[in-house]
Amino acid sequence: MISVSHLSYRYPGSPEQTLSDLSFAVPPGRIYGFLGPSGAGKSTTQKILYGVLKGYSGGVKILDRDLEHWSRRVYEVLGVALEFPRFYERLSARDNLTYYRLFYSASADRGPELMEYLGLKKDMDRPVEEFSKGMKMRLNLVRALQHDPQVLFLDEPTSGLDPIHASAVKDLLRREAEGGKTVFLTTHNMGLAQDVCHEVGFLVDGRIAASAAPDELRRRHKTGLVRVEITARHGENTDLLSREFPLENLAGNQEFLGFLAAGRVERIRSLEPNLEEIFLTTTGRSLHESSGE
Ligand SMILES: Nc1ncnc2c1ncn2[C@@H]1O[C@H](COP(=O)(O)OP(=O)(O)OP(=O)(O)O)[C@@H](O)[C@H]1O
Repeated sequence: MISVSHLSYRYPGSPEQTLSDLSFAVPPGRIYGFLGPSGAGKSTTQKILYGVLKGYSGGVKILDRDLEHWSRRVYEVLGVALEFPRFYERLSARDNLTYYRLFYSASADRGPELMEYLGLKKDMDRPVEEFSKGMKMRLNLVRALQHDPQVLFLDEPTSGLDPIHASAVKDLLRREAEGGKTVFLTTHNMGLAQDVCHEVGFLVDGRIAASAAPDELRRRHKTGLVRVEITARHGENTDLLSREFPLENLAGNQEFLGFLAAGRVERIRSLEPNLEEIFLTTTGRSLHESSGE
């Protein structure tokens, strides 16, 4: 469980608040995605939550205990995977994992199981300097999870992965959540958020502009329109025609029925905005800009 109430933070010397009055909770078994453009404050929030940035105001609880009341033992229950992992490059993956496991008193060793799950079993004894970026990203996840922590902080966990390995990572995250883990991830990747997050928070300029389940956000922003595409013959030529109609009373809409009869129906789909479009509508900002642009 992660619980954040009225969290605010300003970097020393900075003229503006970096984070303003953030409140949210992530119960066990849930994946919360923090989405926002570059500079919005995602990494700053994560650094506070996993205890490396102090001097914030407001409350942060990890597993029902105030972060300020935790000793360094908090790291026993946290797993952190940053976007640009560093390893001992000349050592093998196995030796890296063994070394990092020495920091924890937990007897759990999920390293071999996770290496196999993420397709790295055969690379266990290769030096990490021979790993591709995607392999390092997967090894990074193994390192974060090998001591079987209850709470996971992940930064862009599918960055640099091909679709097959990205899918394996998404399956792993779902599986960890189903097993009771609390997962907090930051990303610009709307596909990842849509696929794995139970709830997303839109962060802009250090404030949460909206927070809800992705499907709930899509329902709230649905257009109520259906787009129909037909191909119709025009003498020698075939034209692709597309029109939009209100979903309401569709079956009694004579224009809609006439359009269907005017050619061969190629596609009918309801127009629901994707998370990226909802982010833009809700915040007036693109996820791919930098803060302040
Ligand atoms: N050590 C620091 N000292 C002063 N300001 C900082 C520091 N680190 C970050 N900032 C500022 O705080 C704001 C939030 O930065 P942060 O790294 O949390 O954004 P982010 O959403 O994680 O961005 P990205 O997606 O690019 O990682 C930015 O304006 C950044 O310039």
